[in-house]
Amino acid sequence: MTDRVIRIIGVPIDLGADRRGVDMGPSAIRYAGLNARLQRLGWQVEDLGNLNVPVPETREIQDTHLKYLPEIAKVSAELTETVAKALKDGVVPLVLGGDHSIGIGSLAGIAAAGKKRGLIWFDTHGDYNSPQTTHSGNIHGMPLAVANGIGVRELTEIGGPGKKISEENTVIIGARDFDLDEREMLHRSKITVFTMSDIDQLGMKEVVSRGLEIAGRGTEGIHVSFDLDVIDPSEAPGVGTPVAGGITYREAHLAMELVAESGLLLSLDMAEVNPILDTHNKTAELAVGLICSAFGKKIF
Ligand SMILES: NC(=[NH2+])NCCC[C@H](N)C(=O)O
Ligand SMILES: [Mn+2]
Ligand SMILES: [Mn+2]
Repeated sequence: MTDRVIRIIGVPIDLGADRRGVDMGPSAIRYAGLNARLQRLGWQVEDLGNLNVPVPETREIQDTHLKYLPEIAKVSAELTETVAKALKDGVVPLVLGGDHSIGIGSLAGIAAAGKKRGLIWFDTHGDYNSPQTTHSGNIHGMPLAVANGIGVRELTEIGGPGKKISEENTVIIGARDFDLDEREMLHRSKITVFTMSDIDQLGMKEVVSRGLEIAGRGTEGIHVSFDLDVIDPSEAPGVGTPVAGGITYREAHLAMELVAESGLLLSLDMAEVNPILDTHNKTAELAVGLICSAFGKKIF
């Protein structure tokens, strides 16, 4: 595995969320020892540093249904190019958020590189809102919908027209909090949703195995987009939108270990770490642990 390269792309953005602070996520994750720990696993690490992201203090909200749209569109376009280039260079992009609007650029970049890959979206939320269904106007509640062609063209056409995901190969795991119309739209889509209730009933192993089968079917591999708020707030307090009843520490690791074992993982996002709300960088540490599990770390 020594010849394999992970390219780290930091996206210090919090324009997509109401709570400030996730812009410090990339720092907190690096501070938790990301690069050295990946190297110890035998990976070569290329850290590109962070993309340039404006801070909200220098901007004004123009549309309350799509807060900071021009700024997020610009960052997403840059991320799209950066991810597409990484894939063309044959390295593995690891995108550090930042709020989950980073999913827009990651998925557009994958599509722009001409890759047909499945997607597993670990999240409490569906992130499947449109400007019409959103209650918050926060774009981090929309990236999966955008990738599926729903929303304004400023976002859906980043990296080219058309859908950036194949619905049949898209799976959400760990969901427990939808907005009403968002839930309706997801029901009407061909996206597979495994809720917390499914995890309770089937167990994480079965859910992830089924998820990998669905996401991997007929594709070159999968992208995993991991929102730390999928984990129970007792283990991951440093997230912007915590919701009770999440997956456990071990369930999260098991999921990543199964992803690694499948050999399907081609790119990864780690989103929504909020150091301001964290205790002693616990959530960022967990994020690094999960990244390592996803990239092959075994207990024994
Ligand atoms: N990536 C996230 N944490 N998204 C939270 C979204 C919450 C809510 N559904 C909204 O649209 O605002
Ligand atoms: Mn999310
Ligand atoms: Mn979430």
